[in-house]
Amino acid sequence: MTEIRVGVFGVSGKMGSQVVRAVGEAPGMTIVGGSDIREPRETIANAQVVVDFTHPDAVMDNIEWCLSRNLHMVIGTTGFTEERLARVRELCEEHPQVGVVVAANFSVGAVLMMKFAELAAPHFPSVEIVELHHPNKADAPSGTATTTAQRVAAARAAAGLGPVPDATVQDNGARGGVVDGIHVHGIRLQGLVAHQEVLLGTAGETLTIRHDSFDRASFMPGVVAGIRHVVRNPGLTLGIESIIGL
Ligand SMILES: NC(=O)C1=CN([C@@H]2O[C@H](COP(=O)(O)OP(=O)(O)OC[C@H]3O[C@@H](n4cnc5c(N)ncnc54)[C@H](OP(=O)(O)O)[C@@H]3O)[C@@H](O)[C@H]2O)C=CC1
Ligand SMILES: O=C(O)C1=N[C@H](C(=O)O)C[C@H](O)C1
Repeated sequence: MTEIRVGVFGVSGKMGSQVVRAVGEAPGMTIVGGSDIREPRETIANAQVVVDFTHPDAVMDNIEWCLSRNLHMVIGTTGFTEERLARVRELCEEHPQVGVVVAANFSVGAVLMMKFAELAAPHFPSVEIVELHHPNKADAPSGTATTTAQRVAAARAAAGLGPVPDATVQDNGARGGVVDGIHVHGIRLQGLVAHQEVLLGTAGETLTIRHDSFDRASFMPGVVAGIRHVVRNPGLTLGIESIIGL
């Protein structure tokens, strides 16, 4: 069997360097090149699958470059909006043989945390999200918190829940950001990697769902599964839920 040829955008970054190691250790795939912002992308033109862990400002241009060359992609870079996803869908339609995975979080624990939050959402009128990350992170709220809030909001709406109860009339920013009606609070602290709590409340009880990535190794099984997935599944796959059977 021929090995899947993998290239990495953001190869020297915190995630990119882990991807190089994980792909090197995974059977059936091999690294053929990588580039960072100041390096020519041509070093990875010979790849079949390109993994992108770069920067919200860089990822769309990388996607255009890869899809115009019919290269499959596994994308972990965050900062995706509906407009950005619409452009990725458009590109996938223009290149129907190409597979693309876009996932805000490749860790199995985080994917389960989002699923549990979605399951709990209809049963709790109150819900807020706290995401905690290392201080070098460019985007807030995190992609994971944004996705969680969107899924929780959709589950609440489907269950007929109204707005989250909140009497605040004077807010100098302490109530955080709001995604689809859900308050999201971002903490940036040295010593952290990637962590999230979903706090839910109803009469007389609360439920806290917490996930911690203490090491970026936590994202690697999901990335490797994504690489195997895109070579066999053309089109856009959002999140790794379907890939890992959730
Ligand atoms: N989906 C998931 O599971 C996860 C997603 N992420 C996301 O991945 C992204 C990267 O995170 P992280 O590795 O921590 O960040 P780092 O800053 O450590 O790494 C980013 C790397 O990308 C490089 N880079 C920037 N622009 C380009 C470009 N145009 N082409 C190629 N390389 C480029 C940077 O180079 P230079 O330093 O020279 O600027 C750097 O080496 C973030 O958006 C983060 O949110 C992170 C963890 C998990
Ligand atoms: O920047 C990070 O580190 C992470 N980014 C992703 C996000 O924005 O959700 C995934 C994880 O939280 C780590």
